[in-house]
Amino acid sequence: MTLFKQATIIGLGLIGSSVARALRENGVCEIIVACDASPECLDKVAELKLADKTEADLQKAVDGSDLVILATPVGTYGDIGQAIGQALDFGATVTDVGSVKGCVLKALSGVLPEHVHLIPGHPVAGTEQSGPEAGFASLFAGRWAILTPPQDADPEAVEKLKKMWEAFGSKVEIMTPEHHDLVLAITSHIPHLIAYNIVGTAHDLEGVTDSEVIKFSAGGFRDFTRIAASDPTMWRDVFLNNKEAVLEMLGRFTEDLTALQRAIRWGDGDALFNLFSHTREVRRQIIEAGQDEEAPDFGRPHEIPPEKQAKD
Ligand SMILES: NC(=O)C1=CN([C@@H]2O[C@H](COP(=O)(O)OP(=O)(O)OC[C@H]3O[C@@H](n4cnc5c(N)ncnc54)[C@H](O)[C@@H]3O)[C@@H](O)[C@H]2O)C=CC1
Ligand SMILES: O=C(O)C(=O)Cc1ccc(O)cc1
Repeated sequence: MTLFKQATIIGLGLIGSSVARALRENGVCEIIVACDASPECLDKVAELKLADKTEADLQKAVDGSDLVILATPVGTYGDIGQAIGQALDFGATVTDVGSVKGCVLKALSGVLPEHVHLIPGHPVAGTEQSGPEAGFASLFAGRWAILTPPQDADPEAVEKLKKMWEAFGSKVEIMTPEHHDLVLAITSHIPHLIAYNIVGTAHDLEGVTDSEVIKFSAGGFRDFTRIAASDPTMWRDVFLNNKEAVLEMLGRFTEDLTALQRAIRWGDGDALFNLFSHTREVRRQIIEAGQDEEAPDFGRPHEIPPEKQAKD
């Protein structure tokens, strides 16, 4: 289904390269232009034939495109917006895939011309890997893509973008950026923070060596190490740009952790048992909804190709 004539992707890492593959596999646009700050990345994109054209210059890259997709860490948006603003085609749609949404309008609405349609987006799908070789076309299949259009957004432009994500196999939900950032703070950002923290704590322990941590890693810690291997630049930008929601949720989390600490100290087995029973039920509901990648009985929303899976 051809929805766009020419799509420019800025940032051809895990997500940008997956978008390039999905655009081509689903015939969503006629021409794909790839732009990245890293020459090595653009060489790899050319070698893998992920785009029809690679272009290092941001202004040249967006020239003639009716769709521009930012797939770089969210902290780069202001500079990229400044650079491309005057070069954008009349009526082009500018979107992104960033994990935070409130910051997008703040960074871009002042620097993009009035005539473009700015419709932020976020595919809630990914892995801990980075770079153009890590991407795959089916990454978004069966996953949610969230759009956070401004109130005065052109409904036709929103609909076209929705159709693009649906062509990739995603389910689309529309919400405000504020709501997105609150929900994603607890479901994605804080889990990553906890993973970074626990792996960091284990590394810093006195009297327990790194090799013992590696040797005796049981399932739980091992899972945390996968998440804590996620891209440092991307996640630094997530926390710097979703500060309020993350701090708000972290406050709640800390209170609940203190309650657990108290239950352990005072031997309150009922409190522990009740919480653990409730959380087991949450897990059951996630599996029942077909949202779990590791639940073969319930079918996986998307298959991560074996060569793209974490090696452990
Ligand atoms: N990794 C994940 O699982 C997910 C990431 N996201 C979002 O997608 C975006 C990209 O993340 P990944 O693909 O994982 O990162 P990545 O690290 O794999 O790729 C980012 C690419 O952007 C390029 N880049 C960085 N600064 C640039 C600039 N100023 N101009 C041009 N290119 C630049 C880098 O050279 C790199 O090729 C981030 O905003 C992230 O929040 C969204 C969903 C999932
Ligand atoms: O690898 C994982 O477990 C992830 O959670 C991937 C991910 C990272 C960031 C997002 O905004 C969405 C998905």
